[in-house]
Amino acid sequence: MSALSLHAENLSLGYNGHPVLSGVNLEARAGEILVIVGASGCGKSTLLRAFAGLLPVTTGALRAGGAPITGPSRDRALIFQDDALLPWRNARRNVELALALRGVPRARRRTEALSWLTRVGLGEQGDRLPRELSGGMRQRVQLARTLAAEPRAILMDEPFGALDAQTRATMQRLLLDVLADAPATVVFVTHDMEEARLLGDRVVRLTPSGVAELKEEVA
Ligand SMILES: Nc1ncnc2c1ncn2[C@@H]1O[C@H](COP(=O)(O)OP(=O)(O)OP(=O)(O)O)[C@@H](O)[C@H]1O
Repeated sequence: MSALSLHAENLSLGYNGHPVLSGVNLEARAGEILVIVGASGCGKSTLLRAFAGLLPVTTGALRAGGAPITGPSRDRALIFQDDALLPWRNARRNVELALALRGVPRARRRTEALSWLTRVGLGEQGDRLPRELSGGMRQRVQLARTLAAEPRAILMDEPFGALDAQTRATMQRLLLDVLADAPATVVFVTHDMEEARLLGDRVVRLTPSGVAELKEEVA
């Protein structure tokens, strides 16, 4: 599956009549890592949720691969700070679910899930339930599950925020390695300029009314 471009055109969004974004234009080109930085509360998570198809668009348009976004899709995965693992499934079976949805035959799922968990440093923790894992471990399971699903676009909302520096560096490297094999478009929100510089093909700063390119500034 090829990477999916993402487009926001003159997008305005808000909650209960309170505007958050107004008239935002933004494009993530197919296969690039677009990093979004911006002040707390400026609407970064809101924009990602909109790309994920979780917020109704009232003004403007959102497109994925040129087609209007009308709701969630397996093509567009969202990873946010609070993990969304199924609490009654252990780590391995959470990853297996993504493989099942991708159509991987049952006989191969267990081994493949364990190999993903090993890549995020949790090869020994496959039998643990989410509540038996630390916050950072749950984030890594979530990353494994998302990458295993091979989405065409990945929306990442400070996915490595709760990790220690070394684990964070390992996960950044893993993300780049996986994308080299299975290209996807990534929209990555972070407050960490070092992370932005490392991961971003482009870095933009979001404000309520638009985006400014930053790559030159941070290079
Ligand atoms: N579900 C919601 N209902 C009402 N208001 C919300 C909701 N979610 C976010 N907001 C408001 O929308 C604005 C943008 O929030 P958002 O989470 O998108 O910002 P952000 O840029 O991701 O911030 P941060 O960097 O702190 O995570 C904030 O003023 C926030 O209070």
